Order: sequence, then C-alpha cells, then structure tokens
Amino acid sequence: MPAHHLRYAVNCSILFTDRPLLQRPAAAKAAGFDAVEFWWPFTAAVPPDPDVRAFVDAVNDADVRLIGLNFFAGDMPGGDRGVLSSPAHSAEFRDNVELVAMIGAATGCRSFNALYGNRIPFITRELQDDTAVANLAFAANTVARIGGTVLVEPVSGPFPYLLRTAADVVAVLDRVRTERGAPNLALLADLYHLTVNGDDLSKVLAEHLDRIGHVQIADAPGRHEPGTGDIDIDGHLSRLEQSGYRGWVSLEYVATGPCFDWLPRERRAATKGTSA
Ligand SMILES: O=C(O)C(=O)CO
Repeated sequence: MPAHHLRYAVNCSILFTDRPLLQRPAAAKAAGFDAVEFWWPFTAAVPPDPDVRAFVDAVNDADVRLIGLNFFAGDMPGGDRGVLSSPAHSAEFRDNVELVAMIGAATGCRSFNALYGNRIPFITRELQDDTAVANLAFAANTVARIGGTVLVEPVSGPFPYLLRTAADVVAVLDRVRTERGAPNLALLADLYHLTVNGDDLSKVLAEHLDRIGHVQIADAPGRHEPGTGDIDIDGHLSRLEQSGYRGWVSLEYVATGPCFDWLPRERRAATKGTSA
C-alpha cells in the first residue's frame, strides 16, 4: 500500500491500449479509478465535431473525471514531441488550443500539457524558443478563460526534444511570465523522464515544488509500473505530499503484466469533486 495519500489518475493513451480509445475511460472506471488523462486523442489538431463529441461523451458517460489532456503534439508515432516551438505549426497549434479549451469546458478538465517539440533543422534555436514563448502565452491566456493551467514537461527519448530537465522547463515558464505576464503555467514533473534525463529527483522536487502542477510516474529503466525499476517512487511521492503537494499523480507507464496489481483497489479511486 502506498505510504502517501495523493490521488491517482490513469493515462489512457499508454494504458488500456488493447482497447479502442473511446472504451478506455470506462475500462479505467471498471479497474477502480475515477480520474483519467489523455495525450491528444486524435490525429488531426482539429478533428471533425462528431469525433470530439464522441470523446467527450466517452469520458462523461464513464463517470470519470478528465484531469489532464495534452495539446496536439504533431505526429507522435512518427517521432514528433510537440509543435509548440515550430513556427510552421503555430496557426494549427492555436486552433487546437481553442478546441482544447472547449473540451475543458465540456469535461471539467483544467490541466493541459504542451509538448515543446524537437530541434528543427535549418532554423535557429532562438526562433524556436521565441515561437514557443508566444504560443505558450496564447495557450495560457486561452485556458485562463476556464480557470485552466498549461503544463510543460521535460521528456526523454531518442529524439532531439528541446527541454530535458526541470530547470529547462522552469526557465521557459519564467520567460513566459516575465515577458508575457502569463502566470497560469506549471511544471509537469514526470519522475520517469526526469530520471532518464539525469535530473536528481530529490533536488528537483524540493527546489521546484512551488512550480509543480502535475506529477506522472513510471519506473526506470523501462518505463514500466512502480517496482519494476530503481526509482523510489513511493518515497518521492511521500516527500512531495509532506511538502504540501496536493495535485494528481498519473500512471503513465507501459504495463509488463496485469496493469495495476501493485496498487490495492481501495487506493485507486479519487474523491470526485476535489480539484488540483
Ligand atoms: O511522449 C511522452 O513520452 C509523453 O510523456 C507525452 O506526454
């Protein structure tokens, strides 16, 4: 049994992948959870209305709460990890932001993850960073209308993703706040990505506690369920709770077997109506 009382949610883009996407919120409910999150669930940045309605209905009909949603992030299976810093994608991203805010209004979701993007050949890093800052400010101002927060995440992996550490992300958040006056942005602390990228988890969680808006977990190496690797996940979550973190902890791992055997059923449900 986990030693902390933080609330869990299931990432339905990486778990329950043996089922069609629209069945996953109900599968999460049947497994005992009542909070879910998704990466952008469509191929297009702005899919047809009936597809969006079907997604919203799948969440609401399953009686689960959508607590996190990624903005459109490009061709993820093809290696893209976000379009925030891509000048060629800015218009598409901003159209997506408007739609995400509508989905937030329809579901109650208030946390939205913006992947920064990979290094793009033949344009300067400065142009990518300036583009990302402008797009983040746009996203933050748009979701502010529904009381939303934009999350930014360090990501690991073989692609040239531009933000690898918590300090990289915090520097961007500071820039958006200072230059654009947008306060509703936060660090998404994914314990797996941070570890793989060489960040010192204890230091990051202590130093940036006040900037953390969301936490995701998977063990490392492997990105599998807690207990399959070397991260002291329970210890870090307990210290986070003791330090005052009250947000969600999302399960974002590739399951090696029965997905949730490590987590007693009575610890899966979160009290609906509480917010983070
Ligand atoms: O692409 C990933 O690994 C992510 O965590 C996206 O949110």
